[in-house]
Amino acid sequence: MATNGWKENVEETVRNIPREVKQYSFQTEPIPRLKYNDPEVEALIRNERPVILTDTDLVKSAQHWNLDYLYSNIGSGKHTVYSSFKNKFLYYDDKKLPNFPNLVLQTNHEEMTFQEFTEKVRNHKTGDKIYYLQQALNDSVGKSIVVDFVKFNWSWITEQQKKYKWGALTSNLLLVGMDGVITPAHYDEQQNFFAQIGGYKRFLLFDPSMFECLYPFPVYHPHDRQSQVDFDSPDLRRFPKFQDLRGYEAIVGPGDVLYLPIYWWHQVESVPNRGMTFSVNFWYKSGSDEKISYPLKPQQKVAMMRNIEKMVTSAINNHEEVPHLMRTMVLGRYT
Ligand SMILES: O=C(O)C(=O)C[C@H](CCCc1ccccc1)C(=O)O
Ligand SMILES: [Zn+2]
Repeated sequence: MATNGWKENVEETVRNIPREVKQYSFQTEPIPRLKYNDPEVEALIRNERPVILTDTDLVKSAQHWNLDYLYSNIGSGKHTVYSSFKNKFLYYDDKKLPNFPNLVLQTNHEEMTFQEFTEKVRNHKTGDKIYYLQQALNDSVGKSIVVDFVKFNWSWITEQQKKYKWGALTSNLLLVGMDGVITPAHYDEQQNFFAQIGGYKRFLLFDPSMFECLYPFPVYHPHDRQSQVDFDSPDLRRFPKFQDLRGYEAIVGPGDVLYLPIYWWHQVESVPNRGMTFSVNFWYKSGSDEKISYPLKPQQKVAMMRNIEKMVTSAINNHEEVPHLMRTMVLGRYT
């Protein structure tokens, strides 16, 4: 089990890990890693470009979080735990499942106490399901966790929220993953400061303009916002533009905070053989753009395409008719 203190040399480890992680078919460039008060940081965040910030102390009050500490202090409440026989945890929206009764899900989720989760992790043997706890932090947790949470560096992150005119903080997702869990490529519709508390995670990031190379599921699909492409064996007949994909990459370790801009695609891998990972993300609604400027940014085009898909789906009132209507509208006409 990798220790998750701030004591170990994170810089050294994140420099050496790249050799240990899976190589894919696409090229990546490094995500900049800067001290939180580096003069370059403001321009990167203002331009919605990803950056890893060190020394923010954002979640320093949680640096002692590990399985034992949470087992003893998080309380007896239930938490959402995803399980999978493989290492990929493709997220799905429960509310859209009724549209797809035959959809085969790679993962399913169940509610269990942290103690039950810990037992499953501790008794895990090769070939067993692996588990990934993903639970929004709320007031049902034990009071020492509340104390740690209250001691997060709220003055710094609230200063960022104001400086960049972001909307409200919507949630903090506590993520406790077993060795090697992978969250496949997807985008979120919120600004995100992703804080790493314990263990190491590899991030693959892709600019919103890579939408056409990543072929997301339709908006009405349970896997909305997730890429249809299997990065380990891409079907280039169905997804030819995947060959044009280019991305960014970085490893985050204990104490690191990744600014993950809204609409940026990302895949998250708990680095194999380095123990469990503990993270907390900070999701913010984006600010309401004062004025539209032209040409539109890729993010704005993604938002527009989502609105068109939603409007067509609700107007035609049957998601099975949407593909035909879309093809009729585009094929042979907008080519
Ligand atoms: O913080 C983020 O945005 C991440 O993607 C972190 C990711 C888990 C997120 C799970 C998830 C995926 C899609 C929709 C809602 C929740 C990880 O760290 O494995
Ligand atoms: Zn995400």
